[in-house]
Amino acid sequence: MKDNNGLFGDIQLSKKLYSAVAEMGFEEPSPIQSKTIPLVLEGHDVIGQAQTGTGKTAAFGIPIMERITDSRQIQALVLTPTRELAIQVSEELAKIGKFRRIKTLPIYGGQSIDRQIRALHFGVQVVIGTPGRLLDHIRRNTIKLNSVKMLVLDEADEMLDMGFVDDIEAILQNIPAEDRQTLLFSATMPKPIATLAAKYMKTPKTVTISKEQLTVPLIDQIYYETRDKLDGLCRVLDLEDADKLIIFCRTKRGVDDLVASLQGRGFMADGLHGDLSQSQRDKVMKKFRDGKLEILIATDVAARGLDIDHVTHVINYDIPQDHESYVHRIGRTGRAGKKGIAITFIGPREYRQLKLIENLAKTRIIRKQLPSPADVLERQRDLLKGRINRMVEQGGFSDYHTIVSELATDYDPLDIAAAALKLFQEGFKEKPDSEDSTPNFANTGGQPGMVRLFINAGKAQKIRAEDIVRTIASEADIQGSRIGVINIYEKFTFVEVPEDVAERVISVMHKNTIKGYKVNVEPAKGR
Ligand SMILES: Nc1ncnc2c1ncn2[C@@H]1O[C@H](COP(=O)(O)OP(=O)(O)OP(=O)(O)O)[C@@H](O)[C@H]1O
Repeated sequence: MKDNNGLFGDIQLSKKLYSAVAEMGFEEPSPIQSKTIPLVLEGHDVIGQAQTGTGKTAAFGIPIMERITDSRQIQALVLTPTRELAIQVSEELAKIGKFRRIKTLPIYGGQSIDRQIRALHFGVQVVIGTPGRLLDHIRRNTIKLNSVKMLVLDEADEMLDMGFVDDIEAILQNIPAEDRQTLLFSATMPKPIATLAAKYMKTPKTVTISKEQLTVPLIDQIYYETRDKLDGLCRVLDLEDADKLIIFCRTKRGVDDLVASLQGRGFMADGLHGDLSQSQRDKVMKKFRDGKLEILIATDVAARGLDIDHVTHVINYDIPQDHESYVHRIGRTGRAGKKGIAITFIGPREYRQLKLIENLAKTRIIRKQLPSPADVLERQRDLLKGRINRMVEQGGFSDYHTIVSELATDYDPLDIAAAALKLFQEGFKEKPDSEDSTPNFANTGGQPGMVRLFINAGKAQKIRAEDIVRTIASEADIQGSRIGVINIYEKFTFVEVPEDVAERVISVMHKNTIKGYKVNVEPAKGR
């Protein structure tokens, strides 16, 4: 950010606000901020619409923190549809108001109300809350809203939807209307909502950043049509080079089932939905934000507003109910100018619904073919090559030179490298020397077009791993003559089958939630 006494783009900020946004790494205001912050600072009511991840929180947060006085009364109230969003917005506003020492407080269900009462008693200037718990405090008379001058409806179209509108009106009755400044923000603003909003506002200024397209252009949007979504999802997860992924299901039960299926396949996944206790929700969100969880599986409770770093993929395991939900769900990736990938799975009868979403969201969703086992194999090899490239660039493996140079007196370095790679891939385990540790294939000649399925049955015993393979082989209708079951290590079992058969084996395996196994595909080798 240029050091020129408080200018944030063309917006003149106080020194303290300027220092705060500089500390947050904001160089220039985003389009929605450039257009709405001056209007809010002048005292106008504003309806702001801009794509997901483009800084709407700071668009209202900066002017709020600029206009709040030091008196310890609640002067601004921000309403959000979910608890996680209340917490997140409270933290972002606290950063913006840091040098002004403004006190913000999230108020939401599931957290001890006594703790909130104590904090309110201590004195805060900005409250960010979900309507239900706020109404609890109003009924108990443990919150005073008579000094509120600024009211924000974040995710406004959701807040004014029939589920919330009565609660919103009940809250509004406790805020003096004459000098109340009302701000509405969302990435989607259906016409009926904008009309309804006018009822609560005084000649609002409307700022729309994204008329032509509701979704972020930096998000690659694709879809797969399949009858077996779990099989398709597992292949995509095996193939994609993701950092963090959010997978959306339509129901809480769907979330729980998918969590079990993916955990059973060794993926680091966990679920988030409204039936979880608040402490469970907080724990899952913390693990996901801290990078200790790779896959968050959620209902639409996580669709709006959540701003989590490094979410590279959003996957609609169930197609969203409407285009607004689609826009918000995929908006969890591709934020603040970063790229993202949005994948939607549809069944044969959901094609028309997808096309409707595409038209209403004014976007394009490209059809793609699901990856085949050979694609998965190819991808795994590319990822392995990528990891080796990075390792060679980084260096730091000189300790291993001795081993290689000793081996190089007897073997070709190429063979040494290939053998080391194979051990790495197979999760090398110390094992007693056997006269011939290279596997000899029973019943297979390593014919071309064959692939090897490594079934890592986790902690299962050798016999268990073979059981798995034989069960699956019979379920996948593989005749004995075409399958080689060799035990390379205690926990690895090896199946060499024709490529087309591999496809059946993999889909059968993905259907069985056999605890803790993972399947890898390798090209077959001759004798
Ligand atoms: N001017 C800015 N420069 C750089 N980063 C910014 C700027 N304003 C906001 N950000 C960052 O961009 C990210 C997205 O901001 P925010 O969550 O407010 O988006 P949003 O428009 O509210 O998204 P959604 O519609 O999903 O709620 C946040 O990490 C925020 O800190």
